[in-house]
Amino acid sequence: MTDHDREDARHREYEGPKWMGGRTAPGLGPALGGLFEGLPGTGQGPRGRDAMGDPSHRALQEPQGAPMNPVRPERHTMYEESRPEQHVSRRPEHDHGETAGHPSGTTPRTEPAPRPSMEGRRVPAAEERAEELRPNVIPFRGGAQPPRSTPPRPQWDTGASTDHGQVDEPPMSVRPTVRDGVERAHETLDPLPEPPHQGSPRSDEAVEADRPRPSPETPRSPSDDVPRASERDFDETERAAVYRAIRERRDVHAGFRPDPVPADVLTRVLEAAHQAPGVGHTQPWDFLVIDDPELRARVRDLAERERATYDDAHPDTRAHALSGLKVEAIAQSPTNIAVTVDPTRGGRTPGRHSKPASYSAALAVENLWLAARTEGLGVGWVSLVDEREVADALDLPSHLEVVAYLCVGYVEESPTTDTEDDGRTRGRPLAWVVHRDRYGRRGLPGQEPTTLLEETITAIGALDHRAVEEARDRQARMTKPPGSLGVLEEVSIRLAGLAGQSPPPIPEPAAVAVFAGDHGVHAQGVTPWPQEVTAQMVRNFLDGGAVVNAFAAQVGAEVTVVDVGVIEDLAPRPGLLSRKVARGTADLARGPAMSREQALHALETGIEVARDLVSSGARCLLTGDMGIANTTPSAALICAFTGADPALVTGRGTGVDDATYGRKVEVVRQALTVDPPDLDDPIGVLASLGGLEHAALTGFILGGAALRVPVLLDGVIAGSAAAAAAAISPESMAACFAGHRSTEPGHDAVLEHLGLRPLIDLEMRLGEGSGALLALPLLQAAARTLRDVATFDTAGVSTAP
Ligand SMILES: O=C(O)c1ccc[n+]([C@@H]2O[C@H](COP(=O)([O-])O)[C@@H](O)[C@H]2O)c1
Ligand SMILES: Cc1cc2nc[nH]c2cc1C
Repeated sequence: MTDHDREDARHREYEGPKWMGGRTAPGLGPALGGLFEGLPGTGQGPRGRDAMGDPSHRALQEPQGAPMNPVRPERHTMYEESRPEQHVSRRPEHDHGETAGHPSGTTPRTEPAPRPSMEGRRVPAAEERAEELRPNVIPFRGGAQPPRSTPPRPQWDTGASTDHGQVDEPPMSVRPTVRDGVERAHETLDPLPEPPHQGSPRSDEAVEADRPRPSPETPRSPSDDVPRASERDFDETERAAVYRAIRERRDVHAGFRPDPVPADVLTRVLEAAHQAPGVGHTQPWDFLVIDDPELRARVRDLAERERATYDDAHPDTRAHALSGLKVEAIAQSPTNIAVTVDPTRGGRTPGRHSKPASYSAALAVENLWLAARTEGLGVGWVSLVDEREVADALDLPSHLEVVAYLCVGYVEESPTTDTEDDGRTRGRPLAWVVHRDRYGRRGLPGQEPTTLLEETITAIGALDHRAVEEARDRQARMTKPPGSLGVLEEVSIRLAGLAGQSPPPIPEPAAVAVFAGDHGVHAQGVTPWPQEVTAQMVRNFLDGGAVVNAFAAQVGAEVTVVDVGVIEDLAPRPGLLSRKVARGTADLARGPAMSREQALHALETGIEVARDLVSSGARCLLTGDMGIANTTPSAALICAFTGADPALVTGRGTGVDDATYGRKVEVVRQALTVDPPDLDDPIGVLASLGGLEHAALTGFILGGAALRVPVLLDGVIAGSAAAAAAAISPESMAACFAGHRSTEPGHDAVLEHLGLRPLIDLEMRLGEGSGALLALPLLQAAARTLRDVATFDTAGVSTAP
């Protein structure tokens, strides 16, 4: 058996999480082709050096005689060529040599749970994946890649230095796993075609070209080969027309023309609605056609009031701009139709209780919508109204409910024009929502099922080389001395490479996801704060009373809190995603913090959150965290992934005294000794040492990178999760920007390891996403320079001789 065979066999053993149904075929291509309309272009390998790496920032060194990482003693040499002062001077108060023992008798010890088996369950290296994926992958920005032809560089490196001209060496601390991906990032790919944008009208050919293709093994549809059985079958043209109507249905916000809809046309449309399926053929709907301008004005006033209330609660959101258009459409369109439901119609029809009558009425709405499309009519569903108020305004009998209030009419543009949104929301691709046999086993019919994690890893690609070059060229021609924007120039160039276009889109709107979890290691006395503060702070976030809320409001970001592991039950609230994987982790000093299944579950939860936020419009993802005691697992993860000694990367977290600090260092050391992490198995490392929020943040980073959306990292917790993400997919770092430098020493170490330079350094150590939020305007300003700043040529400004 060759090494490759062994790797292959191990790869095949990789299983999906049990909750998702256990074993899944590994390394299978995601059916993502053509599904990410509106996303920036395909990635291509970057060239060059650690552009974000400031040599002074990267310099870290263990002090002479400092204890070595028990897990990876060879890593001791990692910092030897770096500058000696930094760790020491930044943390003079920490006596790294003096460590206290564990608190005795503070918690009853339970038997350590067995460590998850790490043998044979690693995520395969990308080259292996690329090899295996090739036949199944529908290309999506850099799945499989050709062999490298240029020397290794960090792939998130855009190829320039901040000091303009000198070429730095790659950071000393880039671990081999990171470098492996770096190498791939330099490989040259043929540029893939720019994916079509969902926000603009698309030709039939484009839509057709976009459609996922069946793999060669996919059985052909019987209708492809078999002659029509009877005249009742659809021929190809008819089929195409039906699919076209479905595909081109749009929720029209604006542009209605005042000319009336002819009676015969409207009747046909209503007839189609009336043919909708209904439970027990109850036909529980009625259609109130409203031509009376006064009545429509009344409904418009109601909608306007709702909109004002919504806007107060959601300033600066996408819906803000859209809702205004819809309100105006109520009066602008020649006809409104209220689709109502009578829940009592049909008597005691079987199935009525399990399937409310409103389901049937919603199907009638869809029929109406499709028929309208074929008649060349636009339809807009006014959802921002209180349906009970509309029922009152329309003087409906009290047993009727309003299911939909629709604006109907001819529109200025063809209804194929996508006015469904402002071009920012992305529909969820089909591949995201199709599961096979068991929830979580993903794959379109005819494709081999895969896991969300595999699908995500495969989708992560390198920076787009052409966009990087274009951005670099423009930065050099902009009306400023070259290099005068310092680090921001490289930020802008990397944003362009990530987006696949220069200038890149401004990374807004932004969304911060605060992942919350509790930690078994709290029992070791590593933090002065009681564990219940995690849940209390989550409630504070949801009440809008925390620092994250204040900073998010300041920079116009949305806050989402994700409970992945809080011990307490948290009542459902707007803004809270209840995704509890477990009630806290186990004590990592005594055994694995999580099972592999829990780690995978949390990882995939993070990916899902990234997908949800991006598909609902976010164009920049910010990491946030909340978890009393979580700086301890953060330090342990950083030790594992960077090879640093616990005494150098363990910090004082929320603020611990010397005795607690010493204990914390020993807890980290013990965690690393109990079961030395296998660095070939980053998920195993996460399970062994991490927290549920760490695993979810890792998934969140991977998810953002797969969607080519910038991920702005917060402090040390995010940094440790990013180290895990880099170990799983080194290319994911191309999407990551370090928002700030936390005072936790481990944060420095991990940023150094990842080759990321923090945008701000305000001696903060709060977490919650606070540092990332403060850095957001810098990221946005960097992108804006490429878009807004004139060049010497266009502005008529002389260049230096
Ligand atoms: O983000 C950071 O760098 C950071 C540094 C120190 C503390 N924190 C926050 O403080 C909490 C963990 O601190 P500790 O001392 O309980 O481990 C947790 O909720 C983190 O969000 C966060
Ligand atoms: C009050 C408090 C707020 C926090 N926010 C993030 N971590 C935190 C820890 C504490 C203790």
